[in-house]
Amino acid sequence: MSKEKLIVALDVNNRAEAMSLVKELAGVTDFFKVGMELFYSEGVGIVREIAAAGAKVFLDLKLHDIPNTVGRAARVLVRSGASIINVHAAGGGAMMRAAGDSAREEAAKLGLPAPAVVAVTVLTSIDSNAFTREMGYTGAIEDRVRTWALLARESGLDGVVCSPREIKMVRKACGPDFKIITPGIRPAGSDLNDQRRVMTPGEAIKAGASQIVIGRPVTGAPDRCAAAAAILAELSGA
Ligand SMILES: O=c1ccn([C@@H]2O[C@H](COP(=O)(O)O)[C@@H](O)[C@H]2O)c(=O)[nH]1
Repeated sequence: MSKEKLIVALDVNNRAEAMSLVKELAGVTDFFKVGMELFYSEGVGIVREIAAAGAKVFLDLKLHDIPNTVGRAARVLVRSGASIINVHAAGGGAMMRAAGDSAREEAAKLGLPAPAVVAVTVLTSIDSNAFTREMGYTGAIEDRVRTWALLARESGLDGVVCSPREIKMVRKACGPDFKIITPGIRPAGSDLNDQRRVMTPGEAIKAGASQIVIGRPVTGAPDRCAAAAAILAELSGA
């Protein structure tokens, strides 16, 4: 099982902690997620530093704005060296197309590898109660995820971020080459924290996830290397 199936979320607010995690986990995994907390604190330098250390970065900034703004931001993010960037599917087809087209154009212009551009569908922290009563959506979460996944594919994006519960459905709707990246992963018996639509690492890979994202169950473990290694072992057995 490829080490790249596991992406560890570096949800910390400073360079020293982030790089210490990257070094500590180097033998186990070499794919890390930089989210808003670390990026807003350290800027693009941290993405470049992780890449320079030989690891890959999923830059999880969830862009969501008008197409022109998102397209221009995507161009800038190409220069960070991130392997994956993302937008919110709720921004619509034109916005997703602007992100994907701009990232590819900019990468070609600069002679850099183009990052995969994926769309976040319904956040894994949302349950059906919040989805309908608080957010006002009608219908099931699964239907919304399917609609947005198909729109992302039509808009030229490489894949989606969704909960593991929707993996099988998205795989069937969008085909074998579409990237399905799933947070909301919890090893059996671990704390859900604020996650609501979850599965275990093995279940998610068995269902057809391209990659899984895990933060606190690894970064909050007493032995972080052992926690990550146990997850990879579970993936190999799935
Ligand atoms: O729907 C989503 C989209 C992104 N995330 C991010 O993934 C990690 C999960 O961390 P855990 O500690 O394993 O819960 C976190 O960085 C989120 O920002 C998500 O959870 N759900």
